[in-house]
Amino acid sequence: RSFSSEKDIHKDYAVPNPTWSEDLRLLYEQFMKKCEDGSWERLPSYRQHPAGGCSDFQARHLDPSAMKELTSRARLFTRSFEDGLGFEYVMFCNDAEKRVVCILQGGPHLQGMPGLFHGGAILTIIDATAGMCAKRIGKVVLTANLNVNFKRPIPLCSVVVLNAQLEKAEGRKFFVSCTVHSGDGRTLHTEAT
Ligand SMILES: CCCCCCCC/C=C\CCCCCCCC(=O)SCCNC(=O)CCNC(=O)[C@H](O)C(C)(C)COP(=O)(O)OP(=O)(O)OC[C@H]1O[C@@H](n2cnc3c(N)ncnc32)[C@H](O)[C@@H]1OP(=O)(O)O
Repeated sequence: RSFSSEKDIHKDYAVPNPTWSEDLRLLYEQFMKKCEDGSWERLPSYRQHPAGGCSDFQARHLDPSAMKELTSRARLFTRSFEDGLGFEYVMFCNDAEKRVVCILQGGPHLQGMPGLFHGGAILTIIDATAGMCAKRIGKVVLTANLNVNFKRPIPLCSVVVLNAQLEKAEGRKFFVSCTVHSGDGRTLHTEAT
């Protein structure tokens, strides 16, 4: 099966699939409930950026001849795994509170130390969540600086909740904090700015 078929390009991956654990499903349902009054919104997620989404940006940073070939093969890092093996996640935003929440189940191909989530994979999803929080306000955003404290290891295949919060905006700079808690909220695994 061709991976980049039309169907895959338009598919929204931020919905339950059979690889989801009961814990992830329950969290998803909780947040979908919060979406009912319009205060929260589920953010759809695709493997490729919609065409033209950041064409100005690409034009500035990519060689035009390489661009077409590159962008047709390009895939969002966090959506480049088979179902259940990598990042299974959904983001929700609350624009009034300038917050983005990400519910995540980290699959077996994200292993670092045996049985644990890879630190770089944790950073990746923190970057994506905090980046999305900034992007709700800015248009095109890039990460200039990312600080992280790894407080407690994250067991592989467990479910965690990321909370990104815009702390302040200074001209074109956005300062975002982000925490990673266990699904039950009892353990603070990681905190970042
Ligand atoms: C990973 C998964 C992604 C999932 C995505 C989901 C898709 C959904 C779609 C969309 C969601 C968006 C989610 C995006 C999340 C991912 C973002 C990334 O990972 S981006 C890749 C890594 N980052 C770079 O490659 C930037 C490389 N750096 C640069 O390009 C430049 O340094 C840049 C643009 C950041 C700034 O450069 P200048 O030339 O525009 O401006 P100057 O004057 O240097 O800085 C402006 C201000 O910022 C401060 N600044 C610059 N660097 C700083 C730093 N390291 N720390 C603190 N402040 C810094 C400076 O002091 C200055 O402040 P003063 O205006 O004077 O107050």
